[in-house]
Amino acid sequence: MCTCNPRILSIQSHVVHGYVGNKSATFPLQVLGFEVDSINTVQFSTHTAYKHIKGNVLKNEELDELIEGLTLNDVDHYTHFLTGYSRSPDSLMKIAEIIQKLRSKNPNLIYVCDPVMGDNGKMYVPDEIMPVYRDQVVPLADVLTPNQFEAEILTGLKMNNFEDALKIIDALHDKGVKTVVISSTDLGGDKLMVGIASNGGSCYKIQVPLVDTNFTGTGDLFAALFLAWFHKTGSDLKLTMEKTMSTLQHIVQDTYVKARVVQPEGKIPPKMKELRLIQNKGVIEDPQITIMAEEIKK
Ligand SMILES: Nc1ncnc2c1ncn2[C@@H]1O[C@H](COP(=O)(O)OP(=O)(O)O)[C@@H](O)[C@H]1O
Ligand SMILES: Cc1ncc(COP(=O)(O)O)c(CN)c1O
Repeated sequence: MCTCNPRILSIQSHVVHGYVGNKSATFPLQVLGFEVDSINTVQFSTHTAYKHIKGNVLKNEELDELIEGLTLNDVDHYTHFLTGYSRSPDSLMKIAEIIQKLRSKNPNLIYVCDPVMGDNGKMYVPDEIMPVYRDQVVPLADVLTPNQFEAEILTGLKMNNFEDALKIIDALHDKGVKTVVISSTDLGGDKLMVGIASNGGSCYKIQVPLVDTNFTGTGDLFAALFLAWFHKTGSDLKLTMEKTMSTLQHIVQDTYVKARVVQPEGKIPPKMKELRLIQNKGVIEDPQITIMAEEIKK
């Protein structure tokens, strides 16, 4: 039996200070009306762009134990499963097992996989993670939200233009993914960030002005918002991209402007650009669409 209200199991990182992983996803999902059960793959003091990273990684036996507790109490009925930052191939294989288990309880479970591995040509998890995503986890995903770098390494293809992007998207559909969403690409040059989403039938691109700094936690926020709006709009891909991107733009711009008040010039340190989620609760709840998605004709 499946619960009627949306209920998510989210397996991602936890940071004591700041907003990545579950810290970036849970609050927006709750604000949008979702019950969120969260398992933390790591507990770090901060995300990994800070100078000092302290904390620990959840062991496989501990993950098993938590899932066992949910099963024994018969509270492992979910409408959605969301995964992000995982550090070890073993834990990722466990995630593949968990999906099958959850699907045996709810065959209609929607699995949203953010294959967090790296960005801008650099891995920030061990290299051995990639083949496990490619061969075992991605084929189980209903929705996949890689960035450009992650989409490239999962398919072994390079994205130099929109034609390449469509080939990469098709290669990911061929692995069994119903909805492929590339959260960010550099196809818009140095002024625009471009997101692309495809459900196999229609494909949309959405372009947003590039804010002149790197944010962390935005990919996790993107996956959570996409999940929420895809559910709320009855899988309307265009509207989901517009709601997701409009929310993100508001939050990154507000975060940037506030950081620049404190530091008008030069590189902004990580602690000054933690995403301003709580301050933008109203925007998360009811985002005004400021950016439109355009259909890409194949
Ligand atoms: N520098 C930026 N300027 C404008 N938007 C950004 C910027 N960084 C992130 N975003 C927003 O966050 C979303 C997720 O992008 P990104 O953080 O690059 O994903 P990932 O973490 O998966 O690499 C983008 O679609 C965009 O809306
Ligand atoms: C602990 C942790 N969790 C998650 C992420 C992913 O962040 P993003 O949403 O920017 O991809 C990072 C980024 N390095 C991280 O350090």
